[in-house]
Amino acid sequence: MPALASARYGKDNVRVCKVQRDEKTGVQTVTEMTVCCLLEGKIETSYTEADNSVVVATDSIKNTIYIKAKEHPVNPPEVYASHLGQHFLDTYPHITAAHVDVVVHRWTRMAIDGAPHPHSFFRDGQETRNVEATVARGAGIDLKSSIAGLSVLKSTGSGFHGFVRDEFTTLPETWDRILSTDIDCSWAWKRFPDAAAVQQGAERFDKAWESARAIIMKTFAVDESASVQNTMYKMCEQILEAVPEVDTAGFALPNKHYFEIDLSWHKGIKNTGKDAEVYAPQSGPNGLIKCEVSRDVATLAHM
Ligand SMILES: O=c1[nH]c(=O)c2[nH]c(=O)[nH]c2[nH]1
Repeated sequence: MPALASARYGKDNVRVCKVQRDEKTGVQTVTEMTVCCLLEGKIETSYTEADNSVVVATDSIKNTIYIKAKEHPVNPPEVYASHLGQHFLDTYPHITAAHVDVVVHRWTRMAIDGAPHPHSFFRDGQETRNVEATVARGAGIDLKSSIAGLSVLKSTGSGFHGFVRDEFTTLPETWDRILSTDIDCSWAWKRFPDAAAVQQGAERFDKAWESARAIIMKTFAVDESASVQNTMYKMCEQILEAVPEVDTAGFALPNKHYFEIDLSWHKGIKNTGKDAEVYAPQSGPNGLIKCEVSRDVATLAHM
């Protein structure tokens, strides 16, 4: 006899743009987000018995995303996501959890003739600032903040040697290679009791994002990288140190390979090892290296 083992539903890919206008200075601020909001609760009968009386329509969920963006600040996204999720628990007794994912896209203020422009912006990369909020009845609010899509590359200061060599190995050891990845770094906050607690001291979220971003950039640049694994671990250690209210920090990093090209077939040109200048960027396959670092050791979870 089949039984519903798990169920959640809602609206995905809700695009929202909020313009905040400072009437005194004339300076405007733009926040563009993509929101996903999924609900859980006593909704089984909508699946098993065609009972729509338990369904808050996904269209209404979309409307609520807009209304809450109007009623509350959307910055930092952690606060907006918490208010939005909390709303569904406060309003519908049969809803037991709301899962809100917010992706904030970059609109960076233009500098015109050396001065910040009051209402013009440009997209300076695919990097996003994200939050995943889980608001659960009786369990408070769990927040995971992240940076994604920040593409970085260093042209030296990275090697990879000493790895397993056996009959499956063709990769040569290297003491100098290009290292490139798209940063996906997340940090999970200690649980908050409710949306008011998230709101109180909300500056913590921008500070953590700024610290994490600075640590990632600096460590990527200055570390004499032995491997993606070791460099990401060093970043996690520093993020945990910089942000005491965070329980875990983690990464999922593609290793975007840049292969050396042997051009010796053409007039004996030297283009490998210390003579390498022209490389072939690979679109795939790529390595994918993940980790999560917590404050006190526990068991290594298999991800
Ligand atoms: O930093 C790296 N870690 C690996 O696990 C790995 N494997 C590989 O082929 N190249 C690399 N580089």
